[in-house]
Amino acid sequence: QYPFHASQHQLGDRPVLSGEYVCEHPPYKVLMVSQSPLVIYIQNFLTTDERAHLQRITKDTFTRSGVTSNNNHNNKDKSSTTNNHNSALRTSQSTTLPPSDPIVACIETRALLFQGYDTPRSHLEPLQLVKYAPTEHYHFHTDWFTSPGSEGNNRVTSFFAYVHVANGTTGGGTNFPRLGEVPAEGRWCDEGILDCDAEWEKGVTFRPVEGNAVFWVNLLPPDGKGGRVGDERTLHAGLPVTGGGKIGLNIWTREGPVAERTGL
Ligand SMILES: O=C(O)CCC(=O)C(=O)O
Ligand SMILES: [Fe+2]
Repeated sequence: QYPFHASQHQLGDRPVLSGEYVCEHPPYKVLMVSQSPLVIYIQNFLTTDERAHLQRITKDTFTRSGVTSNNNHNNKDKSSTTNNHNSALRTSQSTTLPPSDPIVACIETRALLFQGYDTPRSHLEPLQLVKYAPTEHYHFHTDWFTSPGSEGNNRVTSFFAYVHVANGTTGGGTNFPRLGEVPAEGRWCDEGILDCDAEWEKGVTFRPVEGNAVFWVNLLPPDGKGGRVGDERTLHAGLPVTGGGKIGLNIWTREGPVAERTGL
């Protein structure tokens, strides 16, 4: 019933007084897809109430998605997430979630804990929702930058969670063309996690399933010489939605503090 128990539940005709929202993490299930690059599939990462809440607080706030200028050497950390090139590469609509919202903060905490105890909240970019109508897509890209604005400020990890998938949606999978075959792939297909239709045979395609998420590590392990470089094998795309619609959630963790959050 959480997180809306306060308003929904009545004790007799007396409203429940303790209206405080309590951040609880659902018992999600993890399945390893690939060890290298590390890719993990997470079932029930977002609860039904959380998904409804995210949609409610972002209603009418979506604007045309931006694309990071990946190869711009002057690309300051700040601009890398805030510049909004309109691009045929990414035809969706996006919006940023307020970190001050307690439910958003709870999802952030979950994403931080998933990665161990050493990732500070300041390394998270503000969470982003992305919405696709039919024909909309995000062409093949990596989430890491070829020239991050400052050393140590690349995107180490990504979560892409499915917040809403309209009934009868077709297309809209998340495709990783360079991932090898998943062991026991047939079972993943049967369980509705992977789309194994011939059309998207290349690599691995996750079907959009509400509440579930894909997590991966964007950067190669440290080489002892300082900076970490991007892993080309994490190339991926949001395939065109061909019917229905999808809303996804990006959670990006940087190597260092994020300007938008720290005001630096
Ligand atoms: O829509 C998808 O399935 C993937 C979106 C994505 O990769 C992104 O927003 O960076
Ligand atoms: Fe991406």
